[in-house]
Amino acid sequence: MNKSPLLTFQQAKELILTTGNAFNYDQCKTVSLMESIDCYLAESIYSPLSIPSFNNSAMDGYVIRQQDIENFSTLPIAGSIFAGDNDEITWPKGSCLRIMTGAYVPQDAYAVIMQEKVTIQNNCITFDQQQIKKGQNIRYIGENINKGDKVLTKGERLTIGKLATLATLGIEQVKIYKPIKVALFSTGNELTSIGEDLKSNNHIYDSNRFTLHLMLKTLGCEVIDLGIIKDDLTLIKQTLQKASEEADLVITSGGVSVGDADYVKQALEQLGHINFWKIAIKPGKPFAFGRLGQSLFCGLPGNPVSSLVTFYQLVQPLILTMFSQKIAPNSLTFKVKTTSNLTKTPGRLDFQRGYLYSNKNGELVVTSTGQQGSHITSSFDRANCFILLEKDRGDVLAGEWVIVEPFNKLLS
Ligand SMILES: Nc1nc2c(c(=O)[nH]1)N[C@H]1C(S)=C(S)[C@@H](COP(=O)(O)OP(=O)(O)OC[C@H]3O[C@@H](n4cnc5c(N)ncnc54)[C@H](O)[C@@H]3O)O[C@H]1N2
Ligand code: MOO
Repeated sequence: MNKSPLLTFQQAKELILTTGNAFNYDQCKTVSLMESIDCYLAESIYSPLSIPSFNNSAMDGYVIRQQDIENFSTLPIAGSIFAGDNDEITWPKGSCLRIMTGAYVPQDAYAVIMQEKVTIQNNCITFDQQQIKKGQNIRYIGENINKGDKVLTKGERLTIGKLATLATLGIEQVKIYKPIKVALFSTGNELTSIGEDLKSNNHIYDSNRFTLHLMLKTLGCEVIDLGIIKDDLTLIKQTLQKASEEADLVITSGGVSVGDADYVKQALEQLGHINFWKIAIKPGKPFAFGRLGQSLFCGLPGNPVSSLVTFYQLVQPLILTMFSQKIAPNSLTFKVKTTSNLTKTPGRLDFQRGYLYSNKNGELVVTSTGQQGSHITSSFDRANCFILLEKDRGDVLAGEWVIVEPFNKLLS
């Protein structure tokens, strides 16, 4: 019997992050900003401009000088400045200027008074001197971003918010990573591809390959789908060999446990190198991580929930670090009370599926999505978070505190 020790989840994740960080993926291309949504930046971006690039007005109103408001509470309007105006306007002492939102603010301006705060009579404004503060309603140069500031870091995924900043800077093209190539196949004599008739009463649909393919695409990978491979050591080795020649990362589903037809670990041992094989987590105890030539390798367990959870918790951070993203070792979690009893056997860290919501008192609470077996895929249907139950913990009663990790956009 194999007695290899189980790694803790943190140990496994740290090893994965270190390996991903060291991968040095360098396949890049330059694309327009419009095409770059959801891609990973292949270079850090430093601002070519200060934003705002000139002092400008935040309001439609009147721009005034300090000495004028110390002496008068009524000022004549000497002219107007519109957004986009370039010419330095003549601004006599003892007057104000009408100014529009976004228009440049003259050098010696003290503040802009919004138009709702003044009364106008005979082309003069009257205002309350006490209410005016230095710099009020003026947006100063560099208040948002200074020229030369690092605005985005290599590896960041380009979201609409980040692209909005780049557009503000007038940047039209960015260098991004080309998709990482991931070869994917399922192992199992019992599997039929979705869309085909089940080959026998004892066959099941290869749902894992579909789910894994979809998650890989969502993470921005190019998927080389190698289909279903029978439980045969030679066939599995041949396919692994081919996969590692074509891909940066090879992912398999099934056949990583200790059954007589579980050949994936054996094949990896013969062709490459195993970093670790078993983790003290539930679901997902058998999870093989290693190398196949120049490619990295993840052997996911066949049970559908185990495959999905290990992809989310371990393969996802691996891929992000391969794209140079900086990943914190700890996920975003917080503590809430559970409204349901949770069954838990000490020995492994559980990633149960839960539904996080605000109760009628406005407190965040979590409830279980029901049965938590590794084959109960419906436990994901209503879930919006993982409930993390510590390794040595036993059963949990309703009302106790538990740690939750809300799903990121891969699962929500
Ligand atoms: N004696 C032991 N048996 C098992 C152990 C153990 O420690 N000792 N671990 C169990 C755990 S935990 C898991 S998880 C599974 C993982 O096993 P494998 O990775 O070898 O997966 P298979 O045996 O191939 O399949 C498990 C299960 O999942 C179904 N399956 C497989 N592939 C797919 C697919 N592509 N789509 C949908 N469903 C799939 C398969 O039919 C099995 O029912 O091992 C336990 N056993
Ligand atoms: O690790 Mo298995 O995934 O417990 O079913």
